Amino acid sequence: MVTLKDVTLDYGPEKQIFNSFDYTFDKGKIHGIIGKSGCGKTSLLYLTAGLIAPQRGNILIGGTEASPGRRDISMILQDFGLFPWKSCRENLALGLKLRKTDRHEIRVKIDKILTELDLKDRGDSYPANLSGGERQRLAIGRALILEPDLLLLDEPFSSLDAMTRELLQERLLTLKEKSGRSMTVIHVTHSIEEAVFLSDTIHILNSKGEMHRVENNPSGNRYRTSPDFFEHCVTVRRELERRS
Ligand SMILES: Nc1ncnc2c1ncn2[C@@H]1O[C@H](COP(=O)(O)OP(=O)(O)OP(=O)(O)O)[C@@H](O)[C@H]1O
Repeated sequence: MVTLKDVTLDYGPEKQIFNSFDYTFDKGKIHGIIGKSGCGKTSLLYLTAGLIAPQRGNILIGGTEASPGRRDISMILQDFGLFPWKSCRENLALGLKLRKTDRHEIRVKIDKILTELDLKDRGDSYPANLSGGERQRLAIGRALILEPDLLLLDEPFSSLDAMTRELLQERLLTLKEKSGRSMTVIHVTHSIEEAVFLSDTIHILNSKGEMHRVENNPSGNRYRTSPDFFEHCVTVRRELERRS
């Protein structure tokens, strides 16, 4: 569970993002955050990752304070944060090496995640030689290989074409299911369809730092073409217009 308690964040007197903000993200669920550009979605992710500190208040993850080097959190930034001078395998190994994981175990985990992400024959390639979709999959792999309790994604698929985007959304759902663990995912997106397809709960943030929750009922890969899906998209669009 991620809990924000009495959080105040501003970037100077003219730019208040949150004022005594209280909020909870339930454990084990996929949460989608949407809202107008500049309302503070990325700031909320950064607060949760401990990358920025609020002027007041606390952010608790599983009961303990958010801080930058936490092992139970992985975050994928908008630019993916891959190391261009390292191969796919080396990019995947990095976090595990820092955790002093046994070499054999590292190899096994890398082989598994490369297979799961359809990157089996790209292990020795460098990020510059990958397509946008492959790079994004590698970034997801690098985050998931660490088996985080909390995965934070900032517009993970925004730069991809529609089909690749949909494939990766489906892949993310499959990996979340396969992980068999109660991983919590919080993702920021500008796409209502993406939020509805992926999220158990959609959170609409407005420019006054208020959040409104819309419960959703995603039902896997077939959901996208069901009447329910379109209905939910319309509901969320209306709420977004009303709440922004
Ligand atoms: N370090 C900073 N210093 C000053 N202002 C900042 C800083 N970081 C963000 N802001 C401002 O705070 C507001 C919220 O930024 P944030 O990136 O959290 O919004 P967002 O909802 O993620 O936007 P977008 O949807 O466009 O990515 C914006 O107006 C932004 O310009």
